[in-house]
Parts: sequence; C-alpha cells; structure tokens
Amino acid sequence: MTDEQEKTPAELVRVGVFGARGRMGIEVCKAVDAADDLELAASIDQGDNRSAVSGAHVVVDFTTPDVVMDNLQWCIEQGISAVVGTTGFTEQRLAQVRGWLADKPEVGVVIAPNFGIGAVLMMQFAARAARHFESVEIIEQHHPRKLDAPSGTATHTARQIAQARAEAGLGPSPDATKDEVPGARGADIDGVRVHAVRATGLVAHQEVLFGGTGETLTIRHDSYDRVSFMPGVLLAVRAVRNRPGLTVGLDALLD
Ligand SMILES: NC(=O)c1ccc[n+]([C@@H]2O[C@H](COP(=O)([O-])OP(=O)(O)OC[C@H]3O[C@@H](n4cnc5c(N)ncnc54)[C@H](O)[C@@H]3O)[C@@H](O)[C@H]2O)c1
Ligand SMILES: O=C(O)C1=N[C@H](C(=O)O)CCC1
Repeated sequence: MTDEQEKTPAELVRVGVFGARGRMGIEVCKAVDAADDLELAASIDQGDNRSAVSGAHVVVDFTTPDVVMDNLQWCIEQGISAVVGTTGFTEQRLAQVRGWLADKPEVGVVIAPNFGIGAVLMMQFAARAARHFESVEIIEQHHPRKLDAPSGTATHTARQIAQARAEAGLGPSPDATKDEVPGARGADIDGVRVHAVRATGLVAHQEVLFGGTGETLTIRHDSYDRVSFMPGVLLAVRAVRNRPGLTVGLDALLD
C-alpha cells in the first residue's frame, strides 16, 4: 500500500451560501467550488427554501441588513456555524447573536464588516495611528448599488478609532464649522466624521485621514474586484467550526 492510499481522506466542509445570486454570493459560490477541501452544499437566494442548507456544516451570508438576523437565528437554531459579511451589525444586534449562541455553545459565528485582508490591516493601522493625531476623518467610496451608508467598514473603523482616542484621552477633532449645509461635514460615528461617496466604476475603497501639526497621514485601501474578499471568506469558513461563540472581525483569525 502506498503512502497516498493509507491517508484517510479529510472530510469536505459542506458550505451553504445565502444571497447566492448577489454580487458577493456569486463570488463565494465560485470560490467554494474551486477549493479542494470545500463543497458547495446549497446556494440560496430570496424566495428559495433555506432548509436546502440543513446538511451544511457552514453557511456564508451575504444578503441584506433587513434579512440577515433572521437567517442567522435560523442557522444557530439548526446548529449550523455561520460566516457573515452582510453589514448593519450594531452593538445591539451583536448582543442578540450572543444571546442565541448561549443556547448553542457548539456553534461558531464569524461576522466581519470586511473580508479583504488589506482592509483588515488598514483598520488595524488606523486604530494604531489614532492616538497620535489631533484630527481624523474617514472617506469611504463604493459602487452606487450599495444600500447602506456609511459602509460597515467605515463604521467599524470609526468605532475603533473613537475607542483608541478615548483611551488616549483625546477630545473631539478640532472643527470651527458654524454654518453647515446639512451633510456637508459627513456622518458622526462616535465623534468621527465619515464621508460616503457613491460612483459608478468603484467597488470598495476607504481612506483614513489623520492630521497633526504640520503633517497628515493617509491610510488607504482599495478593493478593485470582489475576488479580493475571497481569501478572507475562505479563511473564516475553514476556522469557524473551531471557534464556538461569536467572533467579530477577521483580526483573531489572521493572528
Ligand atoms: N464583509 C465584506 O467583506 C463585504 C464585502 C462586500 C459586500 N458586503 C456586504 O454584503 C452584503 C451583500 O452585498 P452584495 O453587493 O453582494 O449585495 P447584492 O444586492 O448583490 O446581493 C444580496 C443578495 O441577497 C439576496 N437576498 C435577499 N434576501 C434574501 C434572503 N432572505 N435569503 C437569501 N438571499 C436573499 C438578494 O436577492 C441578492 O441576490 C451587503 O450588506 C454588503 O455591504 C460585505
Ligand atoms: O460592496 C459593498 O456593499 C461592501 N460592503 C462592505 C461594507 O459596507 O463595508 C465591505 C466592502 C464592500
């Protein structure tokens, strides 16, 4: 018997995809199909019966903020681990997910506002820089079919920056604006201004602009193609069953 014959074939991870006919879902189905260790168990979109994924080990959800919570509750109840890229996760929603998981301690859920490895690093670098600069603003740019603004990535980045500034004892960024056309100064996320641009030709881009005396620092990330999110999605798919409970962001998986 050769070495090859002696090896027990590793179990394929069966993956279900929610939002399978969407921009991200199509890429996820292709990426799962192309991976030797994964099997596309079911692809579900609006109107399909989601019980087709009952035999899956992991569900990947790229749907919309208004349906994702119902999908996630269903997966957890079925004992299926989930990788979620859909945006719209507030602290309240995350607490709700933790509550559902408390009854199913074997189930893992990874929720990440951005699966791009470069985007994760951009957020980490921005959080690291935050304590050193008086001023900070975020400019996110996306395709015009995006439903939410600001982006999940920008909201997550702003929260991390706000936390780092608070820990460093920094107050609000200086701003003398007295007379403002509504919206001109962007959205206020935990005290950080976020500007959302939508234009044809864009995919997903973000700049974090820091200002200090006599200098600025710009940290920028660009996703030019949705394939950029796939290494992060597959990383989470492979890891999620070994991470019971809720993991927010990809940081812990990259480390
Ligand atoms: N985390 C990340 O890295 C990342 C990257 C890109 C997009 N996103 C987010 O992912 C989400 C999807 O983005 P998109 O560009 O693919 O959007 P999209 O509109 O192209 O796709 C969403 C899909 O979900 C389907 N859908 C709606 N309700 C459903 C239901 N109940 N069950 C199953 N499918 C349902 C829609 O029919 C559609 O095909 C958005 O929230 C977006 O912000 C996250
Ligand atoms: O295309 C989208 O929609 C994206 N959404 C995420 C966000 O809101 O941050 C990630 C980038 C792409």
